[in-house]
Amino acid sequence: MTETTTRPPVLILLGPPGAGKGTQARMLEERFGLVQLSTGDLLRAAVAAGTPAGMAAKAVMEAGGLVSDEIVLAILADRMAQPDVARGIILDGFPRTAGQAAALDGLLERAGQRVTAAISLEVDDGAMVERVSGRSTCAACGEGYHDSFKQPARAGTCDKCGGTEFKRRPDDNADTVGARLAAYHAQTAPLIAYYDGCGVLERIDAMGAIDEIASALGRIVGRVSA
Ligand SMILES: Nc1ncnc2c1ncn2[C@@H]1O[C@H](COP(=O)(O)OP(=O)(O)O)[C@@H](O)[C@H]1O
Repeated sequence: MTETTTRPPVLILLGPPGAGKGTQARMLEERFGLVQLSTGDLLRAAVAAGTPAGMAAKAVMEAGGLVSDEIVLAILADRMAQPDVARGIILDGFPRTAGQAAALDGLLERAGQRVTAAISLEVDDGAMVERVSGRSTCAACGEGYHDSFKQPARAGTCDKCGGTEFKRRPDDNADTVGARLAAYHAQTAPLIAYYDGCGVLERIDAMGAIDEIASALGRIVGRVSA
């Protein structure tokens, strides 16, 4: 008899700022019961809580640079030590450097796991500047981005909680987006070739409608976690 052990999937979403990683990760979380781990969210929480890591990260984030691997890895390792990650994870915004990718491989290997799939959300840089400069989150529930980039003049309500006030991330402005895109191309885009070499890369066109991208992603996740 062959013993089959199903391992919880470890999925990575790769893509520049504004590619929709957060939106799609939240949708996958709901649909597949996975846990979204966003280093951006973890860092923003550390900044808001005023922890030493948050205080060190704040200025770098506001300038659109990358926070040091040391800080990011410490924050991520803490989060990965929590029991809910046993359901399987979607990493959103991590890894972003070759050092982080190597550290993740080591962390997973010690837990008897490996990356199940790294999914590259492929988009145009020009559209990203527009999207990111126009997006905002609900001030009441803080949930996600309410696609305000699709309707920038909308004074509407939050589709999750009905809130009517929206706030913008301090790093979502045209000046900083350029720096974030440059950091992405210099340090993160090379990971696409790295995961291709590992045999786990999947690419999807992420310029279309949110639901179409979610369906394409859902098909990949269903296949790789079967
Ligand atoms: N893995 C990471 N390594 C280094 N810095 C990170 C990492 N994740 C997030 N950050 C910091 O947080 C900022 C916001 O990241 P994130 O929320 O993923 O947004 P986006 O993908 O839209 O840029 C980044 O510009 C960077 O300063």
